[in-house]
Amino acid sequence: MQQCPLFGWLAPLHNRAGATLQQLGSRIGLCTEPGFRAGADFLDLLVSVGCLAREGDGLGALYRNSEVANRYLVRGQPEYCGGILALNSDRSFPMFGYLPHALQHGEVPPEAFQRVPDILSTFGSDVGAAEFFAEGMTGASLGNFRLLAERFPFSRFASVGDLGGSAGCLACCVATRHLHMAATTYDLPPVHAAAERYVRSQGCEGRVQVVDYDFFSPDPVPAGHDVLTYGMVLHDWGLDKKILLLRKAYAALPPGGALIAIDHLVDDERRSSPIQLGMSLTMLLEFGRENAFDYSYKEFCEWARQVGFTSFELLCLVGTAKAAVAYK
Ligand SMILES: C[S@@+](CC[C@H](N)C(=O)[O-])C[C@H]1O[C@@H](n2cnc3c(N)ncnc32)[C@H](O)[C@@H]1O
Repeated sequence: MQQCPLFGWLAPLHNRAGATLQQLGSRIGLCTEPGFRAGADFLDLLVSVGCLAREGDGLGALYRNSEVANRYLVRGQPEYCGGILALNSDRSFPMFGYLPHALQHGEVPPEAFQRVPDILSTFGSDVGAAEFFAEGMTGASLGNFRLLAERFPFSRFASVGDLGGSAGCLACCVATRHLHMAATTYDLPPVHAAAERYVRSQGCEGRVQVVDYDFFSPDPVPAGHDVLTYGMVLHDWGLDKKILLLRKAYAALPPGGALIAIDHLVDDERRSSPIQLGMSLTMLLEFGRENAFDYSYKEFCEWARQVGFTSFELLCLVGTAKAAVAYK
């Protein structure tokens, strides 16, 4: 659960004119011994990708955050998305070492879960890990949920329930953009406190409710919403559970109600989806025995029709992310 302190330390609120390699080295623990060039290589790599700006050359050069870094990589900023990078670094990158085994044997080896804690225990029991995960998800999803709030016709609806809503990012985006909408974010108890904090930080207290709900429990999805959403949730599960989640949402919606699934949808022909299929393999590794996978819009429509939905729509979000909408 390491957060890189570099961008936070260089943030404008500290009023630093910039820092040399030597100063940054002692601050964030980079080796700066004479002749060891990797510290400078690392910082200049960050200059090359636009995360740092550098004034001058050589040992006297001053490094500052770029505008992009100040906006997205300083923890505590409203659009901070570094959480997903920390999550990838802690979980997805080490898990990818087990991909060859998973592809050869059809399962993730048990030792993988000694190295990286099983995601289901992260969701279900460990509050610290669940909150770290929630910060990562907010970083990954904020841009998508803002676009969803703009592009989906919420003006025709009254109430959204976001299932597996984590810190409440989707509910807050919709409630902020559409003042007439009631919004509830549902997730497991370990995320509850983080969600209450996030909702307060977005000024949405009183407008967004945080409710504990296990979507695999025998209890029906709470009624009263004419829009239900699964943000990056369906791809976490195998086919049977995907269909169960669709069925439960269908049962809870009124006629004319909408179910929205946000995921990185694979193209229907499966010929041009490197990011989405990489995501699918990540889900396989993260969810182990669940046999989780990403899917296409065509598959979504087939499954949704099977449980009773009658019409469908696709909205583009950020990059490869899409919102697949099914109407009851
Ligand atoms: C991949 S995250 C997506 C979070 C959020 N929707 C987003 O896109 O940023 C999956 C979420 O599902 C939640 N979850 C997992 N199992 C659940 C269950 N049985 N009932 C309710 N939520 C669950 C997790 O706690 C987690 O917040």
